[in-house]
Amino acid sequence: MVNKILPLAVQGLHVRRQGRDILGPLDLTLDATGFTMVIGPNGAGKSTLLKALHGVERVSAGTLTWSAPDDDVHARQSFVFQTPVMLRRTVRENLRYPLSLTGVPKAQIDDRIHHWASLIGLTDHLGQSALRLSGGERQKLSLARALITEPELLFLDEPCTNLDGRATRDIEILLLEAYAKGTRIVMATHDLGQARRLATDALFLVRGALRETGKASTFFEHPQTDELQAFLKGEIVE
Ligand SMILES: Nc1ncnc2c1ncn2[C@@H]1O[C@H](COP(=O)(O)OP(=O)(O)OP(=O)(O)O)[C@@H](O)[C@H]1O
Repeated sequence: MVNKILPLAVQGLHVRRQGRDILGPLDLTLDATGFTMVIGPNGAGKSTLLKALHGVERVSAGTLTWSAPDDDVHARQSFVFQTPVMLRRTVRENLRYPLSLTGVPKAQIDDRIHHWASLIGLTDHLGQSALRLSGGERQKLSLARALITEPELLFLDEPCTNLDGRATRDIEILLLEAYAKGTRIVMATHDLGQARRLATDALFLVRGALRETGKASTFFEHPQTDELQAFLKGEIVE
């Protein structure tokens, strides 16, 4: 896949709520390729950063300069939330919905639905209400809905928080496959093991500030700041 909406240059991104600085001001660049993990303590601003980049968080200041026109930018990225939001319809209709929004040719729709249902092990559940799925199945469906349109960029906000080891592993496999096919991934996690397993590079946020960034090997093995060293050791950083 050739990514066209990236790189993204972020300058002076700042989110204030109720007189409090929640995020930034910060600068960063999202390169065209990579699997970026966003880590940091509770309330550091990880979700806010992802949502601001995705364009669903009101920002107080700053500019996001994408490499393509706005319409393409919105159509070419997806977001997976911590708690999956399902349509009150069948698994099939949940998979069909994003395809209907992005103008995928009708002839391809059924093939794509079956392909993704098979990848997430839900072929036998296509006619079943999505609301009857288990937590792990819902999150896999949520991920399939995000990937079925073949986005260039995928954001995920703690997608495995409520899942057991098996469902987490299934999700990680799907993510690594998407990454291998060229999808750019930016994901927040609380799970340092997961961050180490998946990251090509990482961002460390504390109190809304970007404290450290780098390639995974340096970031995890040779952290530069005292705060990241402490955080990686499992110490409490606030
Ligand atoms: N709409 C809002 N109004 C006021 N404060 C908010 C709002 N949204 C988020 N916050 C605060 O902003 C800070 C950053 O929140 P955010 O959810 O981005 O952090 P996080 O790093 O994702 O946290 P967690 O790891 O707990 O999910 C928190 O202190 C949160 O309480």
